[in-house]
Amino acid sequence: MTVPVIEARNIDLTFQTADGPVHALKGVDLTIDRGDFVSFIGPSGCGKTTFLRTIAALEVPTGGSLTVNGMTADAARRARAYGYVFQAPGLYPWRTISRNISLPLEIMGFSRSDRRDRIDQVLDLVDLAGFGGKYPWQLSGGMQQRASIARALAFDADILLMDEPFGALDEIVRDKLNEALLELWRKTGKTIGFVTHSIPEAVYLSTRIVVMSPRPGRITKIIDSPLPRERPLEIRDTPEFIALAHEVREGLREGHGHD
Ligand SMILES: Nc1ncnc2c1ncn2[C@@H]1O[C@H](COP(=O)(O)OP(=O)(O)OP(=O)(O)O)[C@@H](O)[C@H]1O
Repeated sequence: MTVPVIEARNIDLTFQTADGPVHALKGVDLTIDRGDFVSFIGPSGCGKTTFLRTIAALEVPTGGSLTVNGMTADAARRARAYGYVFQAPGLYPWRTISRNISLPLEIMGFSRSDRRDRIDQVLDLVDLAGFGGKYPWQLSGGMQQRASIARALAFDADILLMDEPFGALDEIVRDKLNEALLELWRKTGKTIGFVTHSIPEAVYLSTRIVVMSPRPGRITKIIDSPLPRERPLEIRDTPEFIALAHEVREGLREGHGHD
C-alpha cells in the first residue's frame, strides 16, 4: 500500500532580491510515498535545492501547501522527521567521527549510552565500523561523505534528504557510494529525496525521477522507474537502463525548449 509522506500542492516560492523577484519554484505538485527514492534532476538554478530546503522547512513557500508525514514542514522538522545531507560533508575537524555523529544527538538530548549505541549502529550501516575514533582529515572524501550520511541517519528519521551528496567525488568512489546508498535504502526502507546533476546516478538510484526546468523552476516530467529494486552496477549496461536514461535526457531537453 502506498502511504504519502510528502505532499506538495502548487508550491510557489519567489525570492525578493535587489535585482527583482526570482521565481525559484512555480506550481510544484508532487507526492512522495513511503519508501520511495526520488531524485530531482535539472539544470543549475531550476530550484532543486530550494525544493529540498522547502521540504525541510529551511525555506517557506510563498504559495501552495506542503505536508510532511501529515504535518506542516515546520512541525515535521521539530518532530525530527528527516535527516539532511549537504553537498559538502561539513564535519568539525576538531571532533572525531563519532563525536561529529554524536553532536545532533547531544543537542536533541539523547543519553550517553543511547548515543553510543546509535553511533555504532550507523557507523556499521555506512561501513565505517572501526573509524569512529578518527578525525575527518584522516579519512578520504568518500569516507567523510559516508560519515555525514551516518550523522543524518543517527536519530533514525524515516526521511533522508540529500542535496548532491556525491557531486564532488570521483566517479569510482561515487559508484561505490551509490551502491552503498541503495543497499542502505533497501535495508532501512527510508524515504529518500536526492538532488543530482547526473543522469546515470538518478536512473541508477531512483524509483521516481523528477525532471525540473528553470525560469521559473518547475517540474516538467515525473518518470516512474521500471527497474527492479535490486540493482547491481551492471544494470547500467542493460537496454532498460539506457532507455530510461534517454527518457530523462529527452525530458531535460524539452524543459529547455523555451530558452
Ligand atoms: N536565498 C536566496 N535568495 C535569492 N535567490 C535565491 C536564494 N536561494 C536560491 N535562489 C535562486 O533561486 C533559483 C533556484 O536556486 P536553487 O539553488 O534551488 O537551484 P538548483 O536547481 O538547486 O541549482 P544548482 O543545481 O546550481 O544547485 C536560482 O535562480 C537561485 O539563484
